[in-house]
Amino acid sequence: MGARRIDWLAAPAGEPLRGKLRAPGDKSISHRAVMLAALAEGTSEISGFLEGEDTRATAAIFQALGVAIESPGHDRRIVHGVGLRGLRASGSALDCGNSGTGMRLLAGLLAGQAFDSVLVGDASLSRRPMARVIEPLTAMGAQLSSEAGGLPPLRIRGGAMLRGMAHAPAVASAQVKSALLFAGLYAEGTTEVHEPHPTRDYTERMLSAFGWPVEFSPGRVRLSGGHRLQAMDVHVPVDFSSAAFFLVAACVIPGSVLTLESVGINRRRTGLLRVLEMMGARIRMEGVREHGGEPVADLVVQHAPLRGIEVPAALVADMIDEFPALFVAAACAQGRTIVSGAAELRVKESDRITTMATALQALGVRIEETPDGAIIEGGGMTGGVVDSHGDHRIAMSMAVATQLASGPVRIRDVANVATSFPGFDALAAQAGMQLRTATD
Ligand SMILES: O=C(O)C1=C[C@@H](OP(=O)(O)O)[C@@H](O)[C@H](O)C1
Ligand SMILES: C=C(OP(=O)(O)O)C(=O)O
Repeated sequence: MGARRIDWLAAPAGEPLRGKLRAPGDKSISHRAVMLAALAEGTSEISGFLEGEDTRATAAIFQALGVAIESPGHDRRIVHGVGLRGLRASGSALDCGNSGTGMRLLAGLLAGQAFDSVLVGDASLSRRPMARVIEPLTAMGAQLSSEAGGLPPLRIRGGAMLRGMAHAPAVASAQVKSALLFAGLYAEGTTEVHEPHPTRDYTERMLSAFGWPVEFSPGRVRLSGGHRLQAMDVHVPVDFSSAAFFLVAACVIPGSVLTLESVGINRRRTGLLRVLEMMGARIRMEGVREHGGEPVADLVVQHAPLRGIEVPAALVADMIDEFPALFVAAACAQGRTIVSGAAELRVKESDRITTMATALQALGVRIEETPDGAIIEGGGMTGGVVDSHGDHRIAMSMAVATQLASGPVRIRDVANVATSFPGFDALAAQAGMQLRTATD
C-alpha cells in the first residue's frame, strides 16, 4: 500500500515443503469480532485477531468512533463495548484502507447511527462497486451517497429511520448480506436476506453468539431490530484463505508433506478443498474440533499429481478468495481446468481473472480468459517478471507458482500482502520456499 514499492525475488528452491505451519487469524471473523464487540454491552476479549492492515483499519475506525480498544499483545484485543447506540461521530473520514469487507459492513452499520460518517479507501478500494450495498440500504430508508458509478467515498447521513424488509441480492456476497444485517439491527421490523448461493455465515453465527436472536440456514437469514448484544470472548480460528497458499504449494511441490495447524474449516469457506480433491490432491483432516464456535482441523497435505477439471460453479462462493491459488494448481496440473460462474473475481482488489491470466502467461502458461472465468492448460512454467497489481492474493499465489518455474521470477508490487497475511514470506521460507524481498 501507499508509497512502499516492494517486489519479491523468487526461485524454485527445489526442496519439498515439510513440517508444521500456523497461518494467521481469519480476516472475516476478525472484522466482525471488532464490530460486534464494539456494539455490545460489556468488555470482550478477542484472541487470534488478524494483525493485518485490513482488520487493523477496522479497529482504528471504531476507536475513531469512540470505542476504547486495548492491544495487550500480538493477536489480542480488548474491546470495551459501548452498546448499540453508544458510538459517536468521528471528526474525520473513516479510512477502510484496502478492505471491501470493512467498507461494506460499515456502510450498513453506520446507516443506523444518529450521526453522519464518510467512508474512504485506498486506490484499489476506491474502484470497487458499492451500489450493491447502497441500493438495498436505501430501500430500507438509509441515506447514503457515493461518487459517480457507485464508487467510494461513501457519505452516510445519520438519523435515518430504517425499515426492515426482505432482500434478494443478485450477487452472492457475504459482505452485502452482512451490511443488510447490520442495518437490520437498527431497523424497525424484520430484515431478511435470501441469497442466490449460500455465502459465509460468520455474521449470523456471531450475532447469535453475542445474544441477538437470528434465524438462519444456508442462503437464508432473518432478524429483527430492538435487541441487545452482550459482550463475549471471541477465539478467531486460522484463516482458510491464508492456509490455502500452502495447501496448493504442498500439493504441487514433489515430496512435500505439510501440516497446516488449526485451520477454520467452515463449509462456506472450504470449496477449494473439495476442488483440489477432485483434481487428485491428498489432503487429510486431523483432530477436527471446535474453536470459538467454529470447526477447525489440522490439514495434512501431501504432494500428489493433479489433473485438470471443470470446477463446479456451485462451489464458486465457497472458494471465492481461493481462485488465484486454484489457477496456480491448474497451471501445474495435467490437462485443462475450466472455471466459470466466477465473474465476481473481476471486482476484487484487482480484476483477478485478468491479473492471474497475465501473470501466468508471463511464465509461459496457456490460459484464456472468459467473461466469468478462464480455461487453463496445465504444463510447465518458465521464469520471468509478473505484476501482482497490488493484490495480496495474486502476490501470494504467484509466490507459490514460482516454486515450480524453470527459472527465477520477480513478483512486482507485493506490499499489499500485509493486508491479510503479514509474515507470509517468513512462513514461506520456514516451509522451504525461496523468496526474498527487493525494493526498486
Ligand atoms: O464477508 C467477508 O468477510 C468476505 C466476503 C467475500 O466478499 P464478497 O462478499 O464480495 O463475495 C470475500 O471475497 C472477502 O474476502 C471477505
Ligand atoms: C476480496 C478480499 O477482501 P475484501 O473484499 O475485504 O477487500 C480478499 O481478501 O480476497
